[in-house]
Amino acid sequence: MIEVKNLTKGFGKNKVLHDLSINVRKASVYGLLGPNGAGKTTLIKHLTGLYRQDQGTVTIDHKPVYENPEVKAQIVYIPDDLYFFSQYSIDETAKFYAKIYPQWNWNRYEQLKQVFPIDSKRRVVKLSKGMQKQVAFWLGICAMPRVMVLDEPVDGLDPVMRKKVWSLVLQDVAEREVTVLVSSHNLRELEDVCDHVGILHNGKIVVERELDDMKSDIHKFQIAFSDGIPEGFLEDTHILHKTQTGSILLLIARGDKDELMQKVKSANPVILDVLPLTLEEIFIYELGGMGYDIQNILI
Ligand SMILES: Nc1ncnc2c1ncn2[C@@H]1O[C@H](COP(=O)(O)OP(=O)(O)OP(=O)(O)O)[C@@H](O)[C@H]1O
Repeated sequence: MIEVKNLTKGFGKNKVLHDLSINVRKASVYGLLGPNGAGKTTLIKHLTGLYRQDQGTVTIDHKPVYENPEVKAQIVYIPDDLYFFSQYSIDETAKFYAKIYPQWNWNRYEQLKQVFPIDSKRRVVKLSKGMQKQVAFWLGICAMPRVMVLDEPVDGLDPVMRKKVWSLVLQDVAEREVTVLVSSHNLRELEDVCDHVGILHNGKIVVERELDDMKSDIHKFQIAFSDGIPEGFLEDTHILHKTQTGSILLLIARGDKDELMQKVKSANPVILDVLPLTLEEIFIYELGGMGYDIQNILI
């Protein structure tokens, strides 16, 4: 659906994206994570046709995005820094959207007044930051896009509104097969909504994973033995992290959970617990293993 191949982009001498490739499947949610200055917004501006790449290709359904009004009319982009016409009310902005987006849906616009409790006669720029964000989603969802590109989408929204907005977006993913790319610093937020996550660092994707795969492939165990750790314990296992506090051994290992359990059990531990792993922990251990300075990548 969204395909970026070998994308390279620089501003003057500053190379921002280096030979970057990602593939976002139709009707899925792809989370783009990365520290400040990694290149997330620059990548997003290629996906929405605002920037022309120096090298590589950026396509949606195999059609180039740049200078392609037909493709752009299927994309809704909700940037971090919203822009609205200064004199327009919400209703007037909606009329403007209706002209740009061929699939605009007025019924939906009326229905969503139940979700977004803002007087549609008010001028958008006079609303609070969070209310403007609500308006961006309200209008964006009524545009009936095939692709949504969201930059720090729920920044400024209160927790109740965050849930409402995500539920509307995910409903469109499920029912209308909308494809979503969302950029965020917040891994916790992405964990609940994404199918895939890619980490961008210094203009490169350093890790890209399907979340279900990641969770089924890495496991955390708390183990204790009555007479210390046996010689050669889990020698042939891919251990990502190991700490010992007193007699308790905390292990994070990669592999099939049942096989790992079998191996641990065969050493006769007196304590064996499987502990839940957050996505943040998984990324930290994965990236740590790849030699990246984690603290600078994840927030
Ligand atoms: N129009 C521009 N002209 C020159 N340099 C730019 C331009 N846009 C971005 N850059 C540079 O590209 C790099 C990546 O910026 P970008 O905004 O893509 O990062 P980001 O990952 O979105 O960061 P943040 O999380 O802070 O929003 C930065 O070094 C930035 O200074």
